[in-house]
Amino acid sequence: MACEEPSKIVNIPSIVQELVTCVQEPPSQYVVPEQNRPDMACYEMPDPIPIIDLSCLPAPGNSSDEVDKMQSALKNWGLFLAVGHGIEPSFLGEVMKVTREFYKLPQEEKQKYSNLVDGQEFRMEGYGNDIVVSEKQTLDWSDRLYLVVEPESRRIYSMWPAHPPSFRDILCEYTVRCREIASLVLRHLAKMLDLHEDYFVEMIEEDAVTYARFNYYPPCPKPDQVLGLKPHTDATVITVVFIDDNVSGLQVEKNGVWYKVPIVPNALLVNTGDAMEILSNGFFKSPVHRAVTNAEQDRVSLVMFYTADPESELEPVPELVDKKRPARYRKIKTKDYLTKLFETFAEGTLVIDTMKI
Ligand SMILES: O=C(O)CCC(=O)C(=O)O
Ligand SMILES: [Fe+2]
Repeated sequence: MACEEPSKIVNIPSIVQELVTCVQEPPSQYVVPEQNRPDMACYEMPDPIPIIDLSCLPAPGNSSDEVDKMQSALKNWGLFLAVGHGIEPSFLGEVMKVTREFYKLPQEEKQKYSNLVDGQEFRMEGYGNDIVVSEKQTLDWSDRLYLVVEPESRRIYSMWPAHPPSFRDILCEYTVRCREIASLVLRHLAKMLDLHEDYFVEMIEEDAVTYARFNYYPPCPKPDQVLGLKPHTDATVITVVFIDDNVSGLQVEKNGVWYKVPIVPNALLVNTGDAMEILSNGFFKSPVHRAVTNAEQDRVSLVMFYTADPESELEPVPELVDKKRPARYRKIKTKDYLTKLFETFAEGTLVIDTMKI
């Protein structure tokens, strides 16, 4: 998620949106080994579906049913669907619209924001695919646009699409609105751990980096053979995802079983990430999730990744470590963690597993 320096690539992946117009079958590089293929008849999430009404939460630190529900949703799934989050459905509709409009632009227009430098070296920001580090890597059936949105000083506006014309303003506004949600949830999480209310909020402020990722999953003629996004955890303190409100595709793993994340109109998905798992010394887990495709419809999502200051050290919060519960994770610099995650994501392994003591 944070290869700041361009890096050499093994080969240049195709834009899947283009590929799909000229192939009947996914090329072999996209075909997932048999044992890892998505089971199309995936399980529905059992009741209670983790839906939390943020407008019902009391001031952080106070107990209430909704706070209990949030804690148990995070314990059970590592995520929940947030409603009552304060973003008007009409604005969410606009966000979805500009995302789709961007992907409808001619390829030459989208390529203006390519994540390839001189067509050869890969950088994290921009439009394209993941870095290809190995010939053996299975590629994801998706395209994406990755942008740094916070801190404002790190925005590279030349990488922000000029079309549709409202794209930039809408992304700026969405960034502000999403931060309110992330901060509210983080205040509650801190209090659940008996920490100062702003403990985690402060970690995503100032030099901390927020990335926005616009994912685009074209339909796939053989959806049972590919993955839109391979199983992974997010490196983040917290993630807020706007999932397509028409087409499902996101799945979460629990005890070795994959469950479909349901579509709840106007809900935003909130999940804890690896940094939160490490900081909380394992109290909150970073859920393994993936995206599947389908043969009929394309799908989009917009993910806001809240990461700590790249120079900060990531380790279990000292207050959460004692003789009874010693540190369960090794210490690492945030930026080194992000670089590791980027590499392991390409390989299809989980970096969080390498941090456990
Ligand atoms: O497309 C989705 O629903 C999820 C995307 C995701 O997990 C990610 O971009 O990290
Ligand atoms: Fe993710």
